[in-house]
Amino acid sequence: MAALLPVKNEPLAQVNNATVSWDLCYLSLSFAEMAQDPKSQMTETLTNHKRKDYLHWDDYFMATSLLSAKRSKDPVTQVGACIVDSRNRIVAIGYNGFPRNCSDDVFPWSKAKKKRAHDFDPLEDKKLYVVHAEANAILNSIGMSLTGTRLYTTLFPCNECAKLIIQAGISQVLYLSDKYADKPTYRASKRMLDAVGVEYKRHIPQKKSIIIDFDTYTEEDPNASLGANKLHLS
Ligand SMILES: Nc1ccn([C@H]2C[C@H](O)[C@@H](COP(=O)(O)O)O2)c(=O)n1
Repeated sequence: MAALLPVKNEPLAQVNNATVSWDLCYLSLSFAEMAQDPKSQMTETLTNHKRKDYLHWDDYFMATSLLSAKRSKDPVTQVGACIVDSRNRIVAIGYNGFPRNCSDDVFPWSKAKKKRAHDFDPLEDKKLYVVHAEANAILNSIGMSLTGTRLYTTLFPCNECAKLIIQAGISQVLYLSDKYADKPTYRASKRMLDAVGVEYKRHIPQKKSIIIDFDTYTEEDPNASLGANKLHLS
């Protein structure tokens, strides 16, 4: 059984008739596959050749971003980002959330109500507090140079993140969804990226779905029922 996390009905992106959504059914990475589950290599012939359905780099990094987005507590939009160097090494990952030690249970996850509403409070708006996924990824890179790197993000970067992307020297942005494209902040973002020549393109997934199924992995393991604290050490 796959580990299903909260499902958001609205698709994240509609690409080549393939729906990329928050539903883990669509982002299902098989850990068994990654561990080269013997069941998936039924014959000698199969095991003698490299696997054909391995993840291609761009799908791998975008799936990593989607997995990271699953960490987000934002009830409306969960975003994940992943920064990769020219040797295809992941150098940083991030998702949208409040700054360290600003409690997820205290700060607001909603947007402030309309100004004319009697209970309007401008301070009760998540946008004042959330660190965007892209910004968190850049900050998580622990000071290493990001010059010439690629940033994979599940949602097109806003203007504030575009500034950081440019200043960090990131040269390419790959994204899945551009659902806020018409908003001034996103138009300003493109204006800046265009002005300085940071390339951006929508990622078209090669795989429709990737399954994460913890059970498949543990079912193969006769010691799975043993807790971590009961490991046999020799
Ligand atoms: N490129 C982006 C755009 C947005 N975010 C974050 C900021 C919020 O937590 C959420 C958007 O919420 P909504 O306006 O859809 O209710 O996504 C980000 O991290 N990166």
